[in-house]
Order: sequence, then structure tokens, then C-alpha cells
Amino acid sequence: MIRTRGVTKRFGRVTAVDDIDLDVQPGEIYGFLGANGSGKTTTVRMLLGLVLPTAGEVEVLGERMPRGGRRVLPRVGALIEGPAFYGHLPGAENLSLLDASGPNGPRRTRRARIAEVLEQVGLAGVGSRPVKGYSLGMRQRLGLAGALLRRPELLILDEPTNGLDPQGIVEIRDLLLDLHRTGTTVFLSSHLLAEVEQLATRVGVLSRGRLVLQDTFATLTAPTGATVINSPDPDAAVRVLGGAVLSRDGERLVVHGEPDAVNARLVTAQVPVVELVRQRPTLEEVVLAAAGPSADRIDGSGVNAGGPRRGDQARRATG
Ligand SMILES: Nc1ncnc2c1ncn2[C@@H]1O[C@H](COP(=O)(O)OP(=O)(O)OP(=O)(O)O)[C@@H](O)[C@H]1O
Repeated sequence: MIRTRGVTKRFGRVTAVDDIDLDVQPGEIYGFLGANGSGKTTTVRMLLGLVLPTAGEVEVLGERMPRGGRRVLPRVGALIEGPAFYGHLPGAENLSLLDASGPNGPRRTRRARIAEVLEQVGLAGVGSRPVKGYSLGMRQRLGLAGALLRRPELLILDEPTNGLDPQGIVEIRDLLLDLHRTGTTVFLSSHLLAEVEQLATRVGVLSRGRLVLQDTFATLTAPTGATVINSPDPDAAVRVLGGAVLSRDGERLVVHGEPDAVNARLVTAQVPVVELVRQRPTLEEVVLAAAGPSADRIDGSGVNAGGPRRGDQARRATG
């Protein structure tokens, strides 16, 4: 769906994007993670042909950009920083103008198309109100509605939950998961680890313009080969497991080996255990390891989480 090779963008002496190779496969939710100023927006603009790379190649839906824009852009829905609307016109009328300006479908089905996307983004009740009375979050959702009008194969979203309250973040997340389930590929930039962690099937991390990490979520957070146990009698557990204990923090031990083998040794020795799981790195740990100190500026998992983690590992694409 998206492929870049050696893409670089310089603004004078500033290298905003530095030699990046992005790969986004059909059916993925690609989380493009980076701190503010790391080059996400510049990359998104190059994908859409709005900015020319200084060097390198951009392909979207199999066509070179910006050359293929006329054929590619009608199949892509995009939302970049603060979508612009006519404030004195209602949301629905703004969408009507947008719909009329693009090849989204026949005129006679316009009203139905607009009603459907307003419903999808949770603005059905306020579509008739002038946009100047909308909150930032409502404008963001209206922008997303505009991106959905053409039922895109690929959605490219730059910080889509910016300005949304926690409830709005959850709604957008659910909407993106629904779209993904019905076959839409989503490319989403964010500076929020939690957002990417809860949505992405593949993750790319941008740090000072460089792509320092790109892999499937499943691979990045794959089991380490160690087991985490929690025992009310950690001293007994240490006696039994000996050199296999990699670290200890109170009643929590990290032990070399798979859970079944570790469990068997503890059961045989009758050591009580209240928890025993495979150790997996968190996305935060993986990002910190790849991006180094600059990852500090990516907001950690606790921030803006907007509720419990949705979805299970099984639903994630691993390919
Ligand atoms: N038109 C421009 N002219 C000069 N410098 C620019 C221009 N656009 C972006 N930059 C610079 O390029 C770098 C990357 O900016 P970019 O907006 O792509 O980052 P970002 O990751 O999207 O950040 P944010 O989340 O704050 O938008 C920054 O140093 C920025 O100041």
C-alpha cells in the first residue's frame, strides 16, 4: 500500500526526514510513532504528493508519487493537521462541498453518503450545526468523516486524536478498528505510545528524521524466552530455581526458561505461585531501546490511554 525508498526531505539546513524506507502492507494498521518535530507530518505530506522529497522514491497503491496522484488520491482518505472548514456552514454542508469537489460517488447518493459518515464518526446529531461552534475534537471527527466519504482503501491520518478528550479517543479508536476489520488499511502517525500500542499491527518509529525501527507489533513484543513469576515465598522459589533466576524484585522473579518447565520445577518443590507468565517486552521498552534518549519525547503508555486495551493479540495481523 505504501513503499518508500531512501526518502529524504531537507528544508535548507534542516534534514526533516532522513533516508527512510517505509513498508505498509494491505490490511495493516501501521502506527508511525515519533516525538514532535521528528518528521512525521513531512513524511505524510510526501506520501500524499503535497511535498516533493529532496531524494528517494515514494510509492502509494503501487504508483509513484506525486506522478500517480490523479489515480491514487481518489482511493486514499487523508487527514492532516487541523482540517479546514467553512465555519459559518453546518458540518453536513461542508461535507457536501467536499463531496462535490471530488470523485466520491454519484450526486443522488450524496446525502446518504454524508449521513453515513457523520454517523460513523459520531456527529450524526450535530451535522446541521455551524462548524464554528464545534470543539477541536468535533472538527477532527468532521475531518475524518471527510476522509471516509470516498470509502478509501487506504486511510492516511496525521495525529488523528489530537485535541480529543478520552471518550473521543476511544470512539476514534473503535472506528479505526471497525474500518480495519472491513478491509481498510490505516497509516496513522502519532506521538502517543498508547495509541499505537492499542491499534497498530505494524510499528515504525521515527527519531530525528530517521526510521529507527519497523516491524510487526507481534514480532516487537514477542516472548523473550524468560518467564515472570510471582510467589508469596520468593526465597523458596530462588532456592529451587537457582541460577535460572535472572532478576528479582520483591515477590516478582524473572526466570530463564519457558513457563511449563519453570512451573514443573516449582510444583515439584511445592513452592506457592500466584502468577506465572511468558515475559514480553512492552512497546515502550522496545521504542526506548531503538530511539534512545530522544524517545523520551514520545508520550509514554500511561498518557492519554483512554481506557483499557482493546482487542487481543489474535486479531493482530502478524504477516
Ligand atoms: N516548511 C518547512 N520549512 C522549514 N522547516 C520545516 C518545514 N516543515 C517542517 N520543518 C522542520 O522539519 C522538522 C520535522 O517537522 P515535522 O512537522 O515533519 O515533524 P512532526 O514529527 O510532524 O512534528 P509535529 O508532531 O510537531 O507536527 C522540524 O524540525 C520542522 O521544524
